Formats: sequence, C-alpha cells, structure tokens
Amino acid sequence: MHVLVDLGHTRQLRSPDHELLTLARTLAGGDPVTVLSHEPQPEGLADELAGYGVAALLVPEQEAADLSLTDTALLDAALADSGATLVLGANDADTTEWFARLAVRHSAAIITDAVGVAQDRTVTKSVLAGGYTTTAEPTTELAFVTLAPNSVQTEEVSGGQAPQVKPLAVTVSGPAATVTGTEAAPASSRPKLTEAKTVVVGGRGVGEDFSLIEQLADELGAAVGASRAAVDAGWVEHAAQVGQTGVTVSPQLYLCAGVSGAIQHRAGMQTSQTIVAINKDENAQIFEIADYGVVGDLHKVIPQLLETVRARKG
Ligand SMILES: Cc1cc2nc3c(=O)[nH]c(=O)nc-3n(C[C@H](O)[C@H](O)[C@H](O)COP(=O)(O)OP(=O)(O)OC[C@H]3O[C@@H](n4cnc5c(N)ncnc54)[C@H](O)[C@@H]3O)c2cc1C
Repeated sequence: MHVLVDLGHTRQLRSPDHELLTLARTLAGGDPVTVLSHEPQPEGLADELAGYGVAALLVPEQEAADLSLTDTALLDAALADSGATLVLGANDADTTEWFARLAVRHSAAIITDAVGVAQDRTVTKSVLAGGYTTTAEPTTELAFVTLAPNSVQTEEVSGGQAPQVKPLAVTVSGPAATVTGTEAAPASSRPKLTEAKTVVVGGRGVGEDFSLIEQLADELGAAVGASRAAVDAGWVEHAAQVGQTGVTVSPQLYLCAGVSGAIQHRAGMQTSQTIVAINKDENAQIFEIADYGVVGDLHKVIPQLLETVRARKG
C-alpha cells in the first residue's frame, strides 16, 4: 500500500509525527512511504526521517508571498505526485479541514480521530463520547485518515537513508488574500494539551489558585487541563477545558484533582490509559473509571505528591 503522510507545517518531528511515521511504515509493508511538509525549507527534517522507509519528502517549491498557495492545493499536488491510496495526518483542526476538502474533491473516504489502522485499512475509532469503539473500512480506493495522539507505540529508528527532497511545483489561480502581518502565539514550555503523554487536570475543588496543579504538571512534564466548572469560574483559560465542549485527551497518564467526573467531562478523557483521581468525596463519579484513587483533600495530597516526585527526581 502506498502511504502519504502529511506532516503539515512541522519543521521538527514531534511525538504525533513519530506515531504517524511508525504507522505508515507498518502499513506500507515495504512499499514506499511519501511525506509532505508544507514548509519550503524544513531544514534537518529529511535527516530525521531516515529509518522510517520514506522514499521522498515533498516540499513546496517556494514560499508563497500571499495566500494563493493553499495547504489544500499543496496536498492535492502531493497526492497526484505520490499516487498514494492512503493519506495519514494528525488529528488537528487544520489537517482535518484539508483532508475533508480533498475527500470531497476526490469522492474519497475520510475517517477522523482514529486510534488505529490495520493492514486491510480497517480503522478503529472511539465514538459517542468514548462510549463505544467502532471499526470502519473505507470502500473507496483513496482514503484519508487522521490519527488521534498517543494511539501508536512509536519505534526507535536508527540508520536508514534520508529521503530525497523533492520540490513540488503547484499551479495556483492567483491570490485569494494577502498577508499584511503575522504575530506568533505566546509559546508555552508545557506540552500541548491534546498531545501530552501526561495531563494534570484541576476541577472546582481546586479553587481559584491553580498553582498546585501547575506545579505538579511542571514536575511531571505534563500539560494542564481543567473541568468546565474551573473554566467557567475564570480560573483557567477555555483552551484548557477537557470534555464534551472542550478538548479530548487520551494521554498515558491522566491525573485529576477536585473533579467530580461528570459524564460531559468523562467524554473528553475516558480513553486515557491510566487515570488517577484525587477527590475528598469517596463517592465521586470519577472513581468509577479511575485506575488509582486517593480519597483526601487535594491541598494536602498534592503537596505530599510534589515532595515525593521531587525527592525521586533528586
Ligand atoms: C452541554 C454540557 C456540556 C458540558 N461540557 C463539559 C466539558 O466539556 N467539560 C467539563 O468538565 N464539564 C462539562 N460540563 C459540565 C459538567 O456537567 C460538570 O458540571 C462539570 O464537569 C463539573 O466540574 P467539576 O468536576 O470541576 O465540579 P464539581 O462537579 O462541582 O466537582 C468538584 C469536585 O471536587 C471535589 N472537591 C472539592 N473540594 C475538594 C478538595 N479540597 N480536595 C479534593 N476534592 C475536592 C468534590 O468532592 C467534587 O467531587 C458540561 C455540561 C453540559 C450541560
């Protein structure tokens, strides 16, 4: 099977990219894997791809001075160039939009938020707020699949050849808009909430001061999340909300404190691999799905946890 991996605007491989490449290599079964970068000069990326069985790294021939070169046009050109039948990408808003547009254009199947893809292109995904796991098989020759973070066990790659970098010439119809200025979003040293391997979440029980949650997250190299009650109270920004009307996370470790475990919250976290809950109410719903539970006041439990983590780290 010929697989095309769309890495979007990645300049340096991140954890979700390694997952996509590991999956692509497995599915390709020795056939060439093609990778598309939307960055014209992704320095060092070709070397990072060595070992993943990537035959070619496609890049735009030049940076567009305006918005005429759309990400969709670029991906369409990469599709034509590679002849891929399966296109894999990250399950983020941008990639999902590009894939959806091209799926319509090519009358192809699209499955988003997958947690696994088998050799016969059967895709596994969790639906209805994590209540069911389903499998779906594309019936079209071409299929687009976005992969949820933390779905694939990445493999260390060593050796192997860096792929050939191939500039893609894309014909565009003229500027749809012109960029008049750009401003980088403020960078955070914490991992991205949806991609983090460890997430520390605080609920209403934490109170206005979220510093304990933040300290614990920083000690564990984790992202900070929150329940809607904490977000609605204005203690945490909305981007941190986990749940039905927030983001869905599926980390290796989900640690929450002062969260009751309402169904709408669980919808966004119940596929986490290991769930640890701290709550002073032993009947809190969160304990129904927790792998480990601590019944106690979080303002006493978290400082002890911090002390232990710091002592272990030396
Ligand atoms: C349409 C809709 C969409 C929604 N979407 C979301 C969503 O996306 N995400 C979401 O989270 N919610 C969502 N909600 C809200 C949801 O129903 C709950 O109200 C919310 O999740 C409760 O947040 P909480 O667990 O922080 O607060 P609470 O339910 O008030 O729970 C607080 C918990 O903290 C414990 N506690 C208190 N003090 C301490 C202490 N000192 N130490 C330890 N434990 C303590 C309490 O025992 C309690 O269990 C949605 C609701 C609706 C109707």
